[in-house]
Amino acid sequence: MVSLVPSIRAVDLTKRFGPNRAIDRISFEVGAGEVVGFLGPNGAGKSTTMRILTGLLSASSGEAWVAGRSVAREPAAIRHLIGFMPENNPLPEDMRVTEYLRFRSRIKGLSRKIRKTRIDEVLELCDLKHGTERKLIGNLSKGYRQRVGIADAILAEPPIVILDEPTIGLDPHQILGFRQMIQQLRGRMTLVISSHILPEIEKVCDRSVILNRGQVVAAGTRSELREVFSPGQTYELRVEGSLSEVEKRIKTVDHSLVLQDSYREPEGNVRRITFSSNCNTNLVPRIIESLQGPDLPVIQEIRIRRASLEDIFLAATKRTWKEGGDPSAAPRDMEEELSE
Ligand SMILES: Nc1ncnc2c1ncn2[C@@H]1O[C@H](COP(=O)(O)OP(=O)(O)OP(=O)(O)O)[C@@H](O)[C@H]1O
Repeated sequence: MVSLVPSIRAVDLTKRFGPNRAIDRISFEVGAGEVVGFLGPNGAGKSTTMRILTGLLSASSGEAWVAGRSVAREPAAIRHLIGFMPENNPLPEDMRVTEYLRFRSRIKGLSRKIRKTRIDEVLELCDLKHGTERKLIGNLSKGYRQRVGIADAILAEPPIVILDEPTIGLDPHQILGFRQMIQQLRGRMTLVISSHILPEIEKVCDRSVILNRGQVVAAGTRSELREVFSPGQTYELRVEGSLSEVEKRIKTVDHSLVLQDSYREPEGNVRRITFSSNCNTNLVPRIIESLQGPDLPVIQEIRIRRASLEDIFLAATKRTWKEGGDPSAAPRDMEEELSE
């Protein structure tokens, strides 16, 4: 049965470090069983929020509840409800994988009776069997170390698991493995995952919460976020012929169609052209019709491109910097990206 109590509820959480606010009155909820992406540029406040939720850091004001229990008032209960993998999770290099998990299971208070079964289960789930379980952690690749960190986080079968940057430094094969592992965990627990690798979050998460400069700037499913941050449609065409002619004909379809991008493919005489429109109607048939006739550019391909989580992320974070009116506070790398 799905619990009606949210797994996580944060209301007006604020954390001050001296005069600076790492997070400023942030509020959000994560429903039971959801897989939620926690996103934001560097310094947005993701780790600070995660550390408050897990009881490692106290909030300056505001309150958080985990499965209905107050994080500030019931810290002991929270420890049993949440499994946490921090960013740059430090692991003992000189311990073997199983040895480490045995040690962690004792600290987490798992009874002697279930320890072995549970360790076997997490080794299986995190693909740490077939010899890896006997290796020294110091000899494991980054991807396998991340798996050990996740195995530790889920070891005591907590109903909620928070993973801070679990895909950082992983190669594409390891990222694929991570995605498969999350699919295995789906349905067994609530998962909150922070990451900079937005296509990954897009593939594994039901919803996203986007933070920027310590505030929640967006929260919802991809289609909900798309409605707010990327309304209308984007059309991608592959066309043989003159760009100005394509633009001229397309303008007759709908005045809101605006040229976004155009480049010639390296081989052949085909140009890729992107138009956006704030009109929600599907204009594909009319665009095709407008380019029918002798001596007109020939459409090789046309498709509607849905805004990706990355498009939404950029729109959501860019918007707040504009509204905030203090671009100097934006992290340098994002500032450069956005000024392009
Ligand atoms: N212990 C601390 N003392 C002082 N300032 C801190 C401390 N921890 C975090 N901050 C500041 O709070 C802000 C938010 O940091 P936080 O690590 O939560 O962001 P983040 O979104 O997790 O960033 P990243 O993606 O780079 O890990 C930053 O400006 C950071 O410098």
